[in-house]
Amino acid sequence: MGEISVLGAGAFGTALAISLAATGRDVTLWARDAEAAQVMQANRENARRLPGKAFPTSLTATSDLTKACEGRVLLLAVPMQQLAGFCDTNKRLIQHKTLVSCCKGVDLTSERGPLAVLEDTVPDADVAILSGPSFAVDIADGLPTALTLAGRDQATVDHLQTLLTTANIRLYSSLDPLGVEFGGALKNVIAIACGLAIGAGLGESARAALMTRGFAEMQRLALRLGAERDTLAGLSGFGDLVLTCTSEKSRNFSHGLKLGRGAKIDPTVTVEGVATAKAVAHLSRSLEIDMPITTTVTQILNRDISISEAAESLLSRPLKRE
Ligand SMILES: NC(=O)C1=CN([C@@H]2O[C@H](COP(=O)(O)OP(=O)(O)OC[C@H]3O[C@@H](n4cnc5c(N)ncnc54)[C@H](O)[C@@H]3O)[C@@H](O)[C@H]2O)C=CC1
Ligand SMILES: O=C(CO)COP(=O)(O)O
Repeated sequence: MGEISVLGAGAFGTALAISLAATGRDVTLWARDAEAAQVMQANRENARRLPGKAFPTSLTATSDLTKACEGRVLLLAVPMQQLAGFCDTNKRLIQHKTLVSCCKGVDLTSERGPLAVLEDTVPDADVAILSGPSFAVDIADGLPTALTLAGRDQATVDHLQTLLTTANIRLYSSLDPLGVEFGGALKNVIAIACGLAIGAGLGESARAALMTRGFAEMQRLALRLGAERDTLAGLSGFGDLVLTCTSEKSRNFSHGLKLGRGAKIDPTVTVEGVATAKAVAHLSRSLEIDMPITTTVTQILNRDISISEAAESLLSRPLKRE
């Protein structure tokens, strides 16, 4: 087993493992399902989540978590709402390791981001977060991407920045993990809002307004929680907001788009913004922070209001300075 393992063989975990292994290093990709791991290892492909993207020879897929956790650096690529439970269940195996969260979301139970969840559940680990604009399929195709690697400890961040940079993933470092985790989480909710607007035929001008005013409310919450303004303006905030709100490759944007068009939703698709909207709407209420777009998305997802009622309500808010 090599130094790096990716835990969670979904689209993103698989793409990261492919890019890292393409550098020639041994990389382990752990899937919880034994049969899925065997088939991936034999066919050299994750046909379910990332079809047609061949595994480099130095990538090993396994369902043996003990073996996968022999690596010193573990990238956690499970859905956000599974992260706390996964870490808690497997604490013994992952403690004292360097854990890098690859999740984008806010935990519904604790209303905390992925780095805080790791710190709470595995206090003996070194922790960091990887976030920024990148579709799994782009990474797996070897297309250029730039992401942010953030942590609290300079030495850990420096080490991971070098270790996890690949031929097509350029990493910038940050010592503001809170800004990075909240940028990555909050943009998903705004992407749902943009999908809803486009799907319901409200137009591209409405999308630009939602992105800009959405960015304002992302900053309002993140800065109040202690994030730095520059981080929100960086890859993991503004950068990912732009990508996710403008591409049908985004599951969050597409989720909104489908709802806006009245189309059928596939419940098996990971759409992080749904639970995050709920968590953030609650958090913003308790902190008395005005987040009208996030709150409206939650109301639409709960079917409390229609999209036209939502548009009407956002447009008729009291006029204010930008
Ligand atoms: N797909 C993408 O382009 C990107 C995804 N991300 C983030 O990566 C995280 C994971 O997303 P994807 O890989 O895209 O999702 P996915 O839906 O493709 O895969 C999730 C994987 O996690 C596994 N899983 C679920 N619960 C688990 C548990 N309790 N224990 C172990 N494995 C479990 C599933 O079996 C599945 O293989 C999300 O937070 C997402 O926001 C970040 C950047 C890009
Ligand atoms: O985070 C992403 C791109 O940076 C992926 O977005 P989705 O989860 O909406 O597909």
